[in-house]
Amino acid sequence: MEYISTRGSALALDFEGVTLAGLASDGGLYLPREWPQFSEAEIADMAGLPYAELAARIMAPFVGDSLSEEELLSLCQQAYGRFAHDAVTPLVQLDERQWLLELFHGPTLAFKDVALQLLGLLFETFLSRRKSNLTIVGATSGDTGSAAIDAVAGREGVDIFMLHPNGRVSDVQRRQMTTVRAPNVHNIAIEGSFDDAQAMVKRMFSDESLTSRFHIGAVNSINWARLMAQVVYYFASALQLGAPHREVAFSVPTGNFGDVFAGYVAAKMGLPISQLIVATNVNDILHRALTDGDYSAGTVTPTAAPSMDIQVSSNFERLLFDCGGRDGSAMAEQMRGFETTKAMQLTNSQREGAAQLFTSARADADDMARAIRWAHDHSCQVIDPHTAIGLHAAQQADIATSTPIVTLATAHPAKFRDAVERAIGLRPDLPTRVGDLFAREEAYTELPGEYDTVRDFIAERATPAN
Ligand SMILES: Cc1ncc(COP(=O)(O)O)c(C=O)c1O
Ligand SMILES: N[C@@H](CCOP(=O)(O)O)C(=O)O
Repeated sequence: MEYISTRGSALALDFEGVTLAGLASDGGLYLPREWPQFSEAEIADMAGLPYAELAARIMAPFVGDSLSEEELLSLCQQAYGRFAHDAVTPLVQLDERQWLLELFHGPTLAFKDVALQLLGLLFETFLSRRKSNLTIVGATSGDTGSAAIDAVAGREGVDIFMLHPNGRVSDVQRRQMTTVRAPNVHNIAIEGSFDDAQAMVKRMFSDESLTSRFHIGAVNSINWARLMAQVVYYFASALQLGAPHREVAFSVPTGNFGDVFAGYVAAKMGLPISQLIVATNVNDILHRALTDGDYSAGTVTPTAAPSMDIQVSSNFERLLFDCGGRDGSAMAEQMRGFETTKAMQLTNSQREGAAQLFTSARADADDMARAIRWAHDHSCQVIDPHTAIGLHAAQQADIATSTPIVTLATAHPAKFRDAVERAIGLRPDLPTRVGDLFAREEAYTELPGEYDTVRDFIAERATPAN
């Protein structure tokens, strides 16, 4: 399998290459040159497989020759062996047609664990082959940070520098990052928003003062391997609901457009998905883009669903590239314009292509609280604010009544205890697997939102490539 950049001028790479590269050298994002496809019979044959086996089967075409079948299966078994539920991503029924796909049974209680537990192992495997060190730079609005840190803390050959927006993540989220004491883990709280942190991280991939000394790597969903692993739970849940013989719709709480893009990939591979509902909070750039083609980033408004407080959604570029005819130079020009003005208009082919599968909805604070209450009162489920935004969108959707709608439950409610308590008067307990989170000492460095300061901080502490 060969991977190409959305901006057309970076070298094509194999799976090992894209996993270690993160972002393409031309600033674009890597995608498979073509989508692997499963026939209806092949999909039917996957029903009932244990999660790790299903994962290995779905990911094999993307991995190509970079790992043997046995190596891939063994990594999947190790990664998913750490989940607290045998099904890894269990489905829960809410009513006749609404379902929740619980993605928070990993070590750090959010969907990020599903991909990052595997990515940590992939890094270890590929780096030991190359005898090289990797300097991971990441940006988090709360969940990627802890999942990535858990996946690489203490691992040989990897340093991780994780930027979070100071004061804009929940206490549980911050502590899950800052109480991990390992010499290769560096937490940085920057002044500004997640978007500011993400822009700095992307800039580091083309900063020669860093790239000439360090091998810079990514754990955000700009890294293709993240999305690949997220494709699997779309298959796992749809198979349980009757796929490939029945269509399924998904409602996805969305920020960086990674999780919902993984659904798009599943559809491209042959999974019968009738609709992907992009659910946003009031930071609604994606809802506006999908509704009237206006992709313009305003300032970020802090909300009770902080992980979705994002106005520049990296993976949207992957969709626009794929729907717009895969023209790398046109994409590069469109993105250059957006990077300068923070606004762009989708082309007709991008709009029409996206409209074939995507719809969208926006939830404000009242909508979110109402959905938390509905799930609790109607189905005895305690859901987190991000999941609630997805559920609100699912309840608004215009979809045939015979089609089940699966809302991705992206985080454990205990990560956002204050918001849940405000909605239903009940404070969810942290599961025992996160241990004595509030008794542990925190360590992090506060830095201004200035690129040079953050870059120099990293350069002084990172380990050179070899
Ligand atoms: C709990 C939660 N829900 C939803 C999202 C949005 O997912 P994505 O950025 O892949 O669109 C995030 C952040 O990524 C998250 O942490
Ligand atoms: N919501 C994320 C933001 C980063 O998204 P990613 O999926 O690109 O890593 C977070 O919680 O950190």
